[in-house]
Parts: sequence; C-alpha cells; structure tokens
Amino acid sequence: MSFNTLDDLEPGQRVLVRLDLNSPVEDGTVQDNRRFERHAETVRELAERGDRVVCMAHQGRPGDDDFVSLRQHADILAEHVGRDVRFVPDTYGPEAVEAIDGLDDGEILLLENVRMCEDELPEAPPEEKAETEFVRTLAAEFDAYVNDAYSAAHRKHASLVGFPLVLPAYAGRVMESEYEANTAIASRTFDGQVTMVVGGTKATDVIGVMNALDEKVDRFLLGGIAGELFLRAAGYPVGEDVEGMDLFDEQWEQNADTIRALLEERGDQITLAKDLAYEDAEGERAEVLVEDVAEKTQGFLDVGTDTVAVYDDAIRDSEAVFVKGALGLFEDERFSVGTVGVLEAIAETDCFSVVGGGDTSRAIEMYGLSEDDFSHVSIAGGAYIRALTGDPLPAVEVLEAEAN
Ligand SMILES: Nc1ncnc2c1ncn2[C@@H]1O[C@H](COP(=O)(O)OP(=O)(O)OP(=O)(O)O)[C@@H](O)[C@H]1O
Ligand SMILES: O=C(O)[C@H](O)COP(=O)(O)O
Repeated sequence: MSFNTLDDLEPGQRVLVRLDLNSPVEDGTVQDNRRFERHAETVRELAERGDRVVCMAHQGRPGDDDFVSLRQHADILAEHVGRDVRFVPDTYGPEAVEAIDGLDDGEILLLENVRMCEDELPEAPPEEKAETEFVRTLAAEFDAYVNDAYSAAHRKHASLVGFPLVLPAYAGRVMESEYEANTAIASRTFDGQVTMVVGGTKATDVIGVMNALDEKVDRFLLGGIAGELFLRAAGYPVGEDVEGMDLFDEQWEQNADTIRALLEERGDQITLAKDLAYEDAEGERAEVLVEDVAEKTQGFLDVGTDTVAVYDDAIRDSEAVFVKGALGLFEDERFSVGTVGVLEAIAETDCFSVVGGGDTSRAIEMYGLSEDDFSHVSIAGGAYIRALTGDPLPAVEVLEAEAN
C-alpha cells in the first residue's frame, strides 16, 4: 500500500474523516444504502480507539433535487455505527467549531453537506484547495485527516485533496479495500482466464475498459445498452430505444466507428449476446435469437437465457471475474435474468471477483445474493471505472504523495 492507513495513526486524536454518503433521495427522504454500512466500519474503529471523530461528506450538487442537508445521514450513520452521531448544520463556521470543541473522546459528529460551502466544488489542484478558507479554518481543529471516500476520489474538491497538504493524512478502511480490489485487474497476475462482464448504459465506459485492459483480460462478455451497440456494429438490426429512453442514437453516432474497429481488431476477445429479451404484447418477457431479429422495431431490455448459459460457462472457467455495468434492466424482475445469472455464477465459484458500478452492485442486494460470495463489491461508480481504465484518482494521488 502506497499510502498511510489507520494502522499508522496513533489513537486518541482529533480526526477529520471524509466519507462518501452521497445517496439516492426519494421525495426528500435519504435512502439507506451500502455506503453507510461500509463507512460505519471506519467511523466505529476510530471512535472505539477513543478518537474524536468529525465526519464530512457531500450530497448531490447545488441546483439538483438531491442537494439536501446531511441531517438525515447522521441518523442513518448512527444506526450502522451503533453509536450516537451528532449533527451540526454548519461546515467550518463558529457553530461547527463549537460543536467540534464540545466533543469528548470516542464521540462522533457529522458536519453539514460540504458542497454547501463555496470553497468545496470548483475543481482545482490540491495546492490551491489547501489555501482555501474552508480547509485552513477546519484543519486548525484537527490532528489528522482520514480520507475514506474512494468513490469520490476522482474529484479535485477541497475536502478530498486540500486537507492532506495541511494535516497528516491517512486512508480509511473503505479507501484501503476499494483501492486494493479495484486496481487488482491492472496490478495482479492471475494464473487462469480473466473475464470481464461489461454492460450498462454507457458505451464509452465499455470502450475505455476494453482499450485499457486488452492485455489483462482474456474475454469480455457483453450486455446492456453497450452490448446492443456492439451487436449493431456487428450488423444486427438491434439497438432501438423503447418509449421514454434515449440511449442509442447519439451513442451510436459518436461511437460506431470505434466499436467497429474494436470488433475487427479484438473480435476473438469479445463475446456478444446470442439472444435478447423484450416485453411482448401481453407484457411478458419474451426472447428472440439475435440472428432472427429481422428489422429494427423492437426495444430489448435484457440478454436472453442462451446467452446467460454461455456466460455462465465462461465464468466457471475463470480465475478472476470483474463486472462493470448491468446486462439488462434488472430493476424490473422480468429483465433481471442476465445480470442476476452472471452474478449467481460468480457467487457459486471461488474465483477472485470484483463487482462495481453503483447500479450494478445494487442488484446483489435486490436479488438476495450475499456480498460474502464476492471478493469485493465496490461502492464506487465514476471512480471504479477510472480505476479500471487507469485514469488517475487525484484524491488517492495526494494521499500517496504525502506519504512519501
Ligand atoms: N437493455 C437495457 N435497457 C435499459 N436499461 C438497461 C439495459 N441494460 C442495462 N440497463 C441499465 O443500465 C443501468 C446500469 O448502467 P451503468 O452501467 O451505467 O451503471 P453502473 O456501472 O452500474 O453504475 P454507475 O451509474 O455508477 O456508473 C442499470 O440500472 C440498468 O437498468
Ligand atoms: O456518488 C458518487 O458517485 C460520488 O459521490 C461522486 O459524486 P459526484 O458525481 O456528484 O461528484
């Protein structure tokens, strides 16, 4: 590990901890999710050691409906930590400083949404962020800074890159485990076949992963919207938007040539769906072989069962499997067969496995699979794809730089 971790941090200190509690908000209510459960472990460990733990996090972006206070987050976090989590509706003003000063050893406080603070958001180099009033004022209250927010590490925001320059900086447990698992595909060598299941809605994610990992991955298994775009490039008349979706045409225009070139150059590595599922006139799931699709009039929402059987075999033959993106609209049970099928195959084998993408990993809990059957289930979206494609994560880089 190239950064300092909690094992290097002396207990009994005043610690400022950056978490990523960014969550879905429905009708103003913050939804509990895996991020709370994971970060709770870091927070609990620090509190149990007798540290004074002050957490900061963000929620949404100014102007968006989910840009709300962290008051509800404090209660959800408290449930997972199993200890009180106080909340103060301020980030670094006098009210926040007073609340920080009032903490005893082992107590936990959550500050208000850091994105309500002007200095937080504009992306800038760490040196600039470290000079902001927000970082300077808040840092004066602490002995150490812990970054646990791996899933936000692709952002050059003050709370992520500024503090490591002015306080001794450490990676939290989530940061540590996410970093290790998500860089495994690039950094580890596996004896057997390495398989990557790629789907979801974004063709550029799939193209990026294929370009970055062509030497590391033996076989890419495709599905989702991205998979249909590859099928279209292979000459099949698929890739039609169903009502209310706008996922294909623009992506096709922008990526068709690249996808065609990938199929030409790396066709051997790429496995496309052989059948697809759609909603029939009765509202039931129906399937068709890709080679029997006659014209482009039908929207498809999942890969078919023959495809799942092929992917299942490939997974059972693998030493390591990485997943990015869903193979279908799994939120609707009728179209969960592809996504759940590959997850079940992975869960039943003892290969090294990493499942990532905020949406995709949600399928694990939705369909009653156990996280313990995977080597790692990532809570990161944007940061996961950047890690896979080898793009730098500025908040990780600054932790590494300060450790050396
Ligand atoms: N054929 C399809 N039609 C419609 N939606 C689909 C289809 N295939 C996959 N999806 C949707 O793709 C979504 C996952 O997309 P995507 O890969 O962009 O997300 P992710 O990688 O899981 O997470 P993140 O959004 O964090 O990047 C799922 O919510 C799923 O419903
Ligand atoms: O939820 C996330 O993926 C991270 O917290 C990053 O959030 P952002 O995309 O709003 O910066």
